[in-house]
Amino acid sequence: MTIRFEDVHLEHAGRPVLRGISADLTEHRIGIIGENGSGKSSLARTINHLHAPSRGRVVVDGVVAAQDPKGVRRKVGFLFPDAAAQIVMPTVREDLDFSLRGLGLSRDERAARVEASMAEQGLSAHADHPCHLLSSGQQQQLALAAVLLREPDVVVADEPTTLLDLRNLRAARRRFAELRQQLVLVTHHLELLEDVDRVLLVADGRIAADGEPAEVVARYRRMMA
Ligand SMILES: Nc1ncnc2c1ncn2[C@@H]1O[C@H](COP(=O)(O)OP(=O)(O)OP(=O)(O)O)[C@@H](O)[C@H]1O
Repeated sequence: MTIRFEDVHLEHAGRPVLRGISADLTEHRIGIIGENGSGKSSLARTINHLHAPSRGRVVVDGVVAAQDPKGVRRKVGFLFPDAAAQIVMPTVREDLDFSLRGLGLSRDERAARVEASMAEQGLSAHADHPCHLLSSGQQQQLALAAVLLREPDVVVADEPTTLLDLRNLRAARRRFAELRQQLVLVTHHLELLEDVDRVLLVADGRIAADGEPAEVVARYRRMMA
């Protein structure tokens, strides 16, 4: 799977936020780092066209995001920083079922997939629990399960571990490391980058460094010193 940024520019409220990003992401796991406000989330959100570039384009596996946002969103699952904001139904089972709507599956087929997903993600014991009573770690697990149920080729995760304690951070790290999907991970948790193949450092809307995780992280540390 190739995620291609072709000279991507983006403005928020008339202010440039991305200033010409070009890169081909082909590795299994890619990290995106950079200081607050540098444009990481904005860049991640162009991948499934949550933000429309003002210039340039994003192409995912040959599909131009601006021309076929639905097609791109079938390929790309997106995890937001606050998992709770991504949960739309009252209970775990209902929320997972909801994520399968619109795919043309029968009720029985949906139920079977939801049961399998809950078993796989260790959520079965919480099937009928109100989602808002789940811990942040469980909500993050649920949000990921909902995304994976739609069988995307790519998972874009925007600071998915921000709210997690150390134990849940480790569990999330394991889940991300085991993903068969291509992963684009925006994070301030630098230890998560030990598991990735390539890191992009974003600074002021541009790619300031791109390459081996250890080298790019060292550059970032120097930049922030
Ligand atoms: N919807 C919006 N409207 C106006 N400005 C925005 C909007 N979203 C983001 N921005 C601005 O764009 C810039 C880049 O924001 P972005 O969220 O992409 O940065 P980030 O690198 O992900 O930051 P952080 O590490 O704090 O999450 C910031 O200056 C931010 O204030």
